[in-house]
Amino acid sequence: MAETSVAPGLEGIAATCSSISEIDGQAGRLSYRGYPIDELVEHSSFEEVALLLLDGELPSAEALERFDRGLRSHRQVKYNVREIMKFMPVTGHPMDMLHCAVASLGMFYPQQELSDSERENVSHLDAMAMRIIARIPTIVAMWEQMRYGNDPLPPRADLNHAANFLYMLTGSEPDPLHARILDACLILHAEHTINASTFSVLVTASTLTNPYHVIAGAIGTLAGPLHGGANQKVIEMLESIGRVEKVASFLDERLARKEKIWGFGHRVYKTRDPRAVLLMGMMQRLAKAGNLRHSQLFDVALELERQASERLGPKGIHANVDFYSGILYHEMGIRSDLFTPIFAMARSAGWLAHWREQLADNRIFRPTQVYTGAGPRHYPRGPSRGQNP
Ligand SMILES: CC(=O)SCCNC(=O)CCNC(=O)[C@H](O)C(C)(C)COP(=O)(O)OP(=O)(O)OC[C@H]1O[C@@H](n2cnc3c(N)ncnc32)[C@H](O)[C@@H]1OP(=O)(O)O
Ligand SMILES: O=C([O-])CC(=O)C(=O)O
Repeated sequence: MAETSVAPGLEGIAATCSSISEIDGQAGRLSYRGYPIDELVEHSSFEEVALLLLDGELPSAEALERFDRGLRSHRQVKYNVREIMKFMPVTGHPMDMLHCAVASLGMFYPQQELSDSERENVSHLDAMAMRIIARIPTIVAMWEQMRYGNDPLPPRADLNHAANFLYMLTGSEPDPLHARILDACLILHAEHTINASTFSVLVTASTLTNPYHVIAGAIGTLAGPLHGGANQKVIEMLESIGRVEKVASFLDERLARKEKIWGFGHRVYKTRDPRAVLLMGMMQRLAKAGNLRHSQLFDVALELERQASERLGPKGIHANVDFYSGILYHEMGIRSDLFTPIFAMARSAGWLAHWREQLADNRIFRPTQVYTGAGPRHYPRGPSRGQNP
């Protein structure tokens, strides 16, 4: 019998072909549909990038206007979803809430399976994707209001995706600079080839189940601290360090215990994650404008990155996207347990692009295993076993 080998964590194994994004992990480069992310951050918007990811090309002005209008008109969630959320414990993590709420959407738009004709109907798939991208921010912001005993705020159709989210979250029209920074963060988090949550999208999608299951599964996968959940861990770590002078001893102790530094390391990047560079630049711009409320925390982050890179850099371990994103959200007054839900808001665009790509050339995922259990044996019989009641 041919021997089957196992690649732990599937490192280096290509699970699919994709034309959505590309990473050069040695050079620290990332592009969506061929466009470098720094250019997209500078010149585009989350709405345009979402459509680029879904359709493959930058949209015409009319197509973007149509998509944007569609997103704005799909922001409201059904009253019954809110009723379901009322029964969720306010102490629960917002990622758990989001997982349940997104899965529940499937009950209001029944679509247990996708028929052949539906899979070929691009506008049908577009409508489902738009509904999900539009509603995730509403659900997150609703939860923030509801868990503190407030009535959720209705979305504002005159604000773009990022600004409307900040408005629903806080109840006041956001500082335009904050809205622009959030828009840039959403672009940077929108897609990243076959990471763990996107792989879960492929697996779930390949069964032809509905997209709400697909996205709920991805949300659950993103929540883990080795993946999207690391952004919350980073801010908790920085707060626990507290002062620049304590960085060295923190690193000594943590590395001696062989514990990981949150927001460091990546399976693909062996240099600084290009998104970390851009996010750090945004913090520096805020600092230069004299707009930083938490400059001490930013100083701790800069010093931690400097010292950790000195020690871990030779092993190819550098800051990743989760290292600076949380400090930016913190600066905007956003609570730390919402950082990963914001990641999910952005990544929903990439997930749905992969969902559509998978459906266009689908085969169910069904890998194999190397069995390491017991050999054939018989069920023992005796006075205390093997007696069917
Ligand atoms: C959006 C995202 O998902 S980005 C990643 C967010 N996650 C984090 O920031 C959590 C911290 N980082 C990590 O846990 C890892 O670097 C991961 C999960 C991102 C990548 O994991 P893998 O590619 O499987 O690398 P793995 O965990 O095997 O690490 C390889 C080596 O680097 C070390 N290493 C990896 N990351 C770190 C880190 N953050 N701090 C210290 N050491 C690290 C490991 O201890 C291991 O060392 P060893 O060879 O001496 O045993
Ligand atoms: O690519 C990965 O392994 C993790 C991820 O999603 C990201 O970095 O955005």
